[in-house]
Order: sequence, then structure tokens, then C-alpha cells
Amino acid sequence: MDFIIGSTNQAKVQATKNVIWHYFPNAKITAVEASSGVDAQPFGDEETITGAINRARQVYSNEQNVIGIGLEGGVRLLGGAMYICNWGALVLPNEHVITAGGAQIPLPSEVANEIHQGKELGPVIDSYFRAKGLRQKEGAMGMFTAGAVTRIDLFAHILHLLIGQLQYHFENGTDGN
Ligand SMILES: O=P(O)(O)OP(=O)(O)OP(=O)(O)OC[C@H]1O[C@@H](n2cnc3c(O)ncnc32)[C@H](O)[C@@H]1O
Ligand SMILES: [Mg+2]
Repeated sequence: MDFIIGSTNQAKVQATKNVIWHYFPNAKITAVEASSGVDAQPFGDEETITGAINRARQVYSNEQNVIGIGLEGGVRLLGGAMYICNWGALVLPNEHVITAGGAQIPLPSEVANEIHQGKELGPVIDSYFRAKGLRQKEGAMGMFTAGAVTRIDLFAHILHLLIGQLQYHFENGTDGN
């Protein structure tokens, strides 16, 4: 079983390799740019999960028995606060879709205000911490949890949820989707 991840973002690619090779040590994993088909800064679970599914749909292949992986980061509003929200999707060679959501933490209001003005979380987080390329490593999750859970850990957990459901699908021919 081979996998293609629809992104070259290092946090996404590293998380994918860590988890897929844990379950399938011989799997071939390729990373390619894929468009999410949604806004560069998705807003809400609906838009974020759609971005994840679109990326996975773009890279799966029923001819080569390749499973597509899509991971997407977004933000959502809950109880007056803005939370980071992340979604993942697998598209199987038979076009079956498996999805899973990630853990969420609220963002400081200074950061939320900038997102409301139309900026993307990646650059906003970089300027907030006077750093470069945080979205490829720690991410907002890592920075606002003092490194306890990084963006790689966050996507790795989503991958575990996806691969676990994939195993269940293989064993039972069904899942919750
Ligand atoms: O190359 P791609 O796969 O597009 O990687 P990306 O980092 O842009 O990731 P997304 O498109 O999935 O994320 C949408 C936006 O939210 C930003 N983002 C999402 N989660 C983040 C995080 O934990 N830390 C920093 N930026 C984040 C990201 O940089 C984008 O501006
Ligand atoms: Mg992006």
C-alpha cells in the first residue's frame, strides 16, 4: 500500500512518515503540492475538512492502488474565542473517504483579531513570536503549549485516528463515515 500526502509542509510530511511507517514499515510515501480548493485560511470545521478531503482526492489513485492523504489547518469560533482546528482525510483507491479531527486550543485575542482582518495564521504566528516558518515545525499549537504538543504531534494524532479507522475498514469493511 502506497501513500501520497497532498502537501510539502514539513510538519505534515514528518507526521505522516512517523505514523505511516509505524504501521506499514514498507510503505512508499510521496509528498506533492496539492491545492485545498478552499481559502488559504480556512474558517470553520466545514471549510477545513473540505480542504483536507480535496487535497486527498487530488493525490489518491485507483490505478496505482495509492491512498491519498490530506491534512488541513484552520480556525473556528466557539464561545466567543477563536480555536485552531485541524482535519485530516484519507481517500482510498475505491474512493472511500475516511476523516478525523484534531485537538483544539484557543488563540490569544491579538492573534484572533489579525485573522478576523483577513491575515493567515502562519505569518501572524511568525510575527507574534518574531520567528520564521513556525507552521513547518512547532506551529501555533507548539508555541502556545510551551512545546508540549507541536504541530507535528497534532497531525500525528490525526494520522493515528485515520490509520486506525483504515485498519477497522480493512477488517470489517465499514466505518463511521
Ligand atoms: O503547504 P500547506 O500544506 O498549505 O501548509 P500550511 O502551513 O499552509 O497549512 P494549511 O494550509 O493547512 O493551514 C492554513 C493556514 O493556517 C496556518 N496554520 C494552520 N495551523 C497552524 C499552526 O499550528 N501554526 C501556524 N500556522 C498554522 C497555515 O500557515 C496557513 O496560513
Ligand atoms: Mg496552506
